Formats: sequence, structure tokens, C-alpha cells
Amino acid sequence: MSAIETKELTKVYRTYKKAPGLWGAVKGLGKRDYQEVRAADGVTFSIEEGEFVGFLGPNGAGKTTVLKMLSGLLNPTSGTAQVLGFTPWERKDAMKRQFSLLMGQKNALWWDLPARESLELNRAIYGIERGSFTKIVGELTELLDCADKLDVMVRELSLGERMKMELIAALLHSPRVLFLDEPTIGLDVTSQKKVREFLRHYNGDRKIVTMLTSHYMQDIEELCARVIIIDNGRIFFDGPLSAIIDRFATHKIVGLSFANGVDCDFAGLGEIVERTPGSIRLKVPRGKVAETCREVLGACKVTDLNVEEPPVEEVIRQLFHEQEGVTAGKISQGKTSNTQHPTPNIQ
Ligand SMILES: Nc1ncnc2c1ncn2[C@@H]1O[C@H](COP(=O)(O)OP(=O)(O)OP(=O)(O)O)[C@@H](O)[C@H]1O
Repeated sequence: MSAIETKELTKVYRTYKKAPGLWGAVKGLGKRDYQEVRAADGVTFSIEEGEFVGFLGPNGAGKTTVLKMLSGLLNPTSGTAQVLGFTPWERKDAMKRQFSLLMGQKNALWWDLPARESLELNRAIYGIERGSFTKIVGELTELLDCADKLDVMVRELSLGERMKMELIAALLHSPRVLFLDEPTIGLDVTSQKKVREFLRHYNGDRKIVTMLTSHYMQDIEELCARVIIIDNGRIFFDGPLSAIIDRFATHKIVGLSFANGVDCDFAGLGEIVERTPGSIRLKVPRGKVAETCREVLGACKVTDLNVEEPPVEEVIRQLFHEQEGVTAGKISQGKTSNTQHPTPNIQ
């Protein structure tokens, strides 16, 4: 059995749509208009023990909603899910002891207490023995390099230090499944790197199932072999990160070097993305690479030529940008984006 399995998992939020102003409030007392938001729409996937999966999508795609259902914080509208054999929204203690959800935008630690006190509270809640507690906190603080911050009030910690403490709190009971919702959000580059290194080490060591959402592509590139991409509540890609380029990249980068400086006219051959006195890099549609290379070699004195794939980060950003354009287009045409669900046009 897979560690996580969902079938047609769907969540429809029903929200009250208030007309503006005082008159709107009065009218709302009598008749209410509701709007439906289909935040997760038939989400189906499975994740095996030990996998580290990136869960990607533009803002409002439905990532947090799915993670909340998998953590038992939300009941679905329909569909099923199993986490370590449990139905999450039944909120069984046995499941609670085996998973953790860390939300980068929310605090799990007491703001006005040192982190150590919150960890002590979690120790009592999970019934962790004093000896194991001391060992686990010692190991995690050493790995995250933050032992000297355990007795500082949480509100006095920097964002990066606080996130390290949040990670320790999330891992104190040695969960088998970890849901991370933007754990590096707002962190400086050094803290992001430290958190990534820690997560890689921890997952490698413990083979813990990890699902990670992040808007920082470096997190995904460095940590996740597999990615699931969601938009408008629907999954439209599930596979190896490396396959994203094959499937979605629309162009390649052709690099050219010249002995006597760049002396050719590149108009019409492709978009120039970089230019130096002796070289040029062109963004060329995938289907035209061979033809472009032939033309350039025939017309210019080229000393070196190479063809590169675009960075995966750029491909994903472009993908999301296009998706957001599609959604914005729908809104501007007067349609409600979340109640109409054509499969994204890149399926
Ligand atoms: N409690 C709620 N009530 C009504 N609508 C909600 C609620 N929570 C989320 N939504 C809507 O559901 C959709 C999905 O939201 P969700 O937070 O799951 O997206 P997300 O992919 O996590 O986005 P982000 O990357 O911006 O955090 C959005 O349109 C959002 O406005």
C-alpha cells in the first residue's frame, strides 16, 4: 500500500458573496448569494514510502487545500484519501502521532515563550520520554545549528531562526509523513539553503515521506525528484522533474561564439537572450533549432555552437505565468474562474 493515496479528492468551498456597502449588508439578512470555489477537483495521486515530492502550482491553485485535507484539518466534499492507511479527516490519534504539517505562514510555537517551552508542551502531548526528547532536540538543534536559540522568546527570533524551531517542533515526535507548506517563505538566501540542506539530510536519513509546496524553484530542484503540478484544483502533471522540460519547454537556447566578433544579422532567427562582443545566445523554438543552426553556420563565421535546454525553473515559471493569464482572461470575460473548470490547455 502507498503511504499516501488520494482518489478524486474534491473540495468545494461555499462562500457568502456580500454586496458592497450598508445596503448590501441589510440585503444579506434576507437573501444571500453564495459563490462556489472548487479548490480541489478530482485530485488523484499516490506517494510511496520515502518519496520527497514537490507540490507546485500558482497562487490559489489548491495546494494548501489538498494538504489540509491530507492532514485532517478539512473534510473533503467528495473523494477519498488514505495517509498511512488512515482516513485523515477521521482524526485518529494513531495518525496524528505519525504525521506533521508545517505551514510557513503560520506559527505553531507560542509567541511569548522560548521555543524550548513549546517543545516541552509537545513532549507532553505526544508522551515522549525525557531521554528521547533530549536526544531528538539535541540532534535537530545541532543539524540546524540553533541550539543557542532554544531559550530565546520566539517573538525575538529572526524569521530563519523561528522556522528552524518550527521544524524541530514538527519533527519532535519523529513523524513518518511530513507536509511542508512553503517552509522557506520569506527567508533570506542563507537560511533557505540551511533549511534545504536539513530537509535533504533528514529525508535521506529517515526515509520520511515529504510533500513540499514552495514558490522557490530552487527548493524543488534541489529536493524533489518528482513533482505534482496542480492548477484550478486539477492535477495536470505528475512525474519526474526532468520530464517537465521535455513536456513543456517551448524553446531551446542556442549558444554561438564568433572569432571576429558578432557580425551577423539574427533578425528572425530567434530572441537574443544574451550578447557579449564574441558570443550570442538565442532563444529558438524547439522545432526550428536544426534549421536555425544550419542558417547561422552558413551565414556567419562560427567558432563554437551549443544547444541547451532552458532551466527547469524558467519553464515552470512560464507555465504558471501562462496559466495565470488563462485564469485572468476568464475573469475579465465575466466568468467565475473557480466554478468553471476546463482542463488546463497544456494537458
Ligand atoms: N476557507 C476558504 N473559503 C473559501 N475559499 C477558500 C478558502 N480557502 C481557500 N479558498 C480558495 O480556494 C482556492 C485554493 O486556495 P489554496 O489556499 O488551496 O491555494 P494554494 O495553491 O495553496 O495558493 P497559494 O500558493 O497562494 O498559497 C483559492 O481560490 C482560494 O481563494
